[in-house]
Amino acid sequence: MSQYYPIFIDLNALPILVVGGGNVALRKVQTLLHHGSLVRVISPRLVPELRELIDGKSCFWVEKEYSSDDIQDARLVFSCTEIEEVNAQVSQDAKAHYRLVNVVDDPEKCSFIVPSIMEQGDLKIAVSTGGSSPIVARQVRAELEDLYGHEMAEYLTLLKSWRNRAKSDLPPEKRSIFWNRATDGEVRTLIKAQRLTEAKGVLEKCFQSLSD
Ligand SMILES: C[C@@]1(CC(=O)O)c2cc3[nH]c(cc4nc(cc5[nH]c(cc(n2)[C@H]1CCC(=O)O)[C@@](C)(CC(=O)O)[C@@H]5CCC(=O)O)C(CC(=O)O)=C4CCC(=O)O)c(CCC(=O)O)c3CC(=O)O
Ligand SMILES: NC(=O)C1=CN([C@@H]2O[C@H](COP(=O)(O)OP(=O)(O)OC[C@H]3O[C@@H](n4cnc5c(N)ncnc54)[C@H](O)[C@@H]3O)[C@@H](O)[C@H]2O)C=CC1
Repeated sequence: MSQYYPIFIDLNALPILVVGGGNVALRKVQTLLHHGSLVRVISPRLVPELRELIDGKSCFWVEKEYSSDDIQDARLVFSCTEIEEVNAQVSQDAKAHYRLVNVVDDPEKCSFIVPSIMEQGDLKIAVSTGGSSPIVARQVRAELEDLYGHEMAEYLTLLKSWRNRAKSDLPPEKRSIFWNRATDGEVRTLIKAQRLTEAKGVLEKCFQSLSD
């Protein structure tokens, strides 16, 4: 059996609880805000960079120690304190309320773990080592960042701009010919060489030949 099932969740406006205000909490909050969630941070202290993220709109700070009734409406819970007993309590409370919980000091108490993420436009790759070595997850992410540069974002934007047109104007068998041509390497190579107009021309020409 493979332990962790990867999914991409839409966190837009989803209430999230983060317990703790150190550097590890900071890293989790930065990623959560980048993905549009509503974050409530409970901690007696915050590192300065985390304090700067508190805006009273999408990120709130409750200046106190955690207690069991703090779970409230949180859909995901992150326990990021340095105190094992507190993290264990948060995990137990979250699980009692059937909420998904991440505990930064103990994978055993997690119902999910956080991957290392690389993003280039619509391409998002999440890397996990299942907790074996977070540093290796970070290194693999850096290798992927070298492999997939900015052209990937432009390439995907171009392909996306064709999705509705291909779907509505081409029958399924021609659609598959179109997408195979669009992704056979030439368009991506042209975009990488900053020849966007020619790349667009390849798609237009292919579409026209299939529409005839
Ligand atoms: C299980 C997991 C739970 C979770 O947090 O979800 C977990 C657990 C632990 N991490 C520890 C340490 C470090 N973690 C990092 C970094 C990251 N850790 C992340 C995820 C995860 N860490 C989950 C598994 C991910 C996987 O491998 O699949 C990343 C990917 C994502 C993120 O946190 O955003 C992010 C890199 C982001 C990026 O740069 O891309 C660094 C390096 C650094 O700080 O740069 C160190 C120090 C070096 C070291 O110790 O290896 C310790 C020991 C603490 C101690 O010794 O006290 C534990 C607890 C334990 O293992 O028991
Ligand atoms: N999963 C990961 O990615 C990593 C996990 N770790 C683990 O994460 C833990 C936290 O690391 P740091 O953020 O560097 O520690 P830190 O000591 O800087 O921060 C801990 C925070 O928890 C808060 N806190 C303490 N008791 C609390 C309570 N009862 N209620 C609410 N908040 C409370 C503190 O005020 C502080 O803001 C470490 O002990 C380590 O085991 C460390 C590195 C990476």
